[in-house]
Amino acid sequence: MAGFALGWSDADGRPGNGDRGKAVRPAVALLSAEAVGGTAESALPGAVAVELVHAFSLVHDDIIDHDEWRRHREALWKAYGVGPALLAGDALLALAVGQLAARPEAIPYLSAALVELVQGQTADMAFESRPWRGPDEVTVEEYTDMAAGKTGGLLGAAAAMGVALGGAPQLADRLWGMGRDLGVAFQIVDDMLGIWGDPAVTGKPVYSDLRREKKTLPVLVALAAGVPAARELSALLTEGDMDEDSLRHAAGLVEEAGGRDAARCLADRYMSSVLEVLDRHLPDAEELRAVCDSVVNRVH
Ligand SMILES: CC(C)=CCC/C(C)=C/CC/C(C)=C/COP(=O)(O)OP(=O)(O)O
Repeated sequence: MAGFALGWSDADGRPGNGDRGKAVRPAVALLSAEAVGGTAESALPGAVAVELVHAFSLVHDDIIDHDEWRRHREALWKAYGVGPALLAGDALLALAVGQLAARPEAIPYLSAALVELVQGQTADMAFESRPWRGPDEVTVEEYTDMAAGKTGGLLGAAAAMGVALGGAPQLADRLWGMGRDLGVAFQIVDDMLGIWGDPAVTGKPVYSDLRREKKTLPVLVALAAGVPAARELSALLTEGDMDEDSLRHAAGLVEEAGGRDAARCLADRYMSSVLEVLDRHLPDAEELRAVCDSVVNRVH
């Protein structure tokens, strides 16, 4: 699949997330199949299924989080109402399952990914009502478990289905683990883009995670840093109800307390595990490697 390009620009070729998404998950599925000597076509049902489930999860997530913008456009619920958006999400899920009718051996991967997705999302939502600091604060380990489910489940399924449909089901477990690690790195970078990304490029507003008390990794590690900026950040967050200026100030404090660098470091550590698995099991998978690499080096 030489020259395969992710959807990194919109229909007019402008750089950015465009209105189509980056198609990382299907790319992982198709390239995983090719990496084991199969054809991209063999993994197509799996690739389409994971992207449809991803789309379903974004539609429902925007409803849950009241996020009004997605991919430079109004979120579906904002444009059409909550009821129609819920149902559209359900339809996307049904279409995903239908994709696997011709390859029923892939259904268990999709089903397991959905359970992980829902468990991760449930944990993420529960974290919002936990305090920023204190005995009940969210730990880095809890965060990485949540991210491995919420974001890693589908990436794991994409990679596992890719190798299984490509003819090497014996590698599926290894690749599933690789995908989960990739998901943690992906989610950490997502958290960083939510604070320091350019909304004109990401297609989403900045600071919405901070405003909603989402326990994102840069903030968690900044708060635990034990430096003056961390204490000031803790006081600001605990006070709550921040306006735009306080949110900008909080973002500066996260960076000053080392949250940005530490988040980057942890994302790189997870990427090293990803690359280790690829080196060991799929040493010639250069395009797959490049796609995985783009996950941590992206700006949208
Ligand atoms: C059950 C339920 C509602 C789960 C929600 C799970 C959820 C929304 C996880 C977030 C994953 C994530 C980083 C999305 C952005 O993907 P991306 O950057 O690949 O987006 P793109 O397709 O727009 O490029």
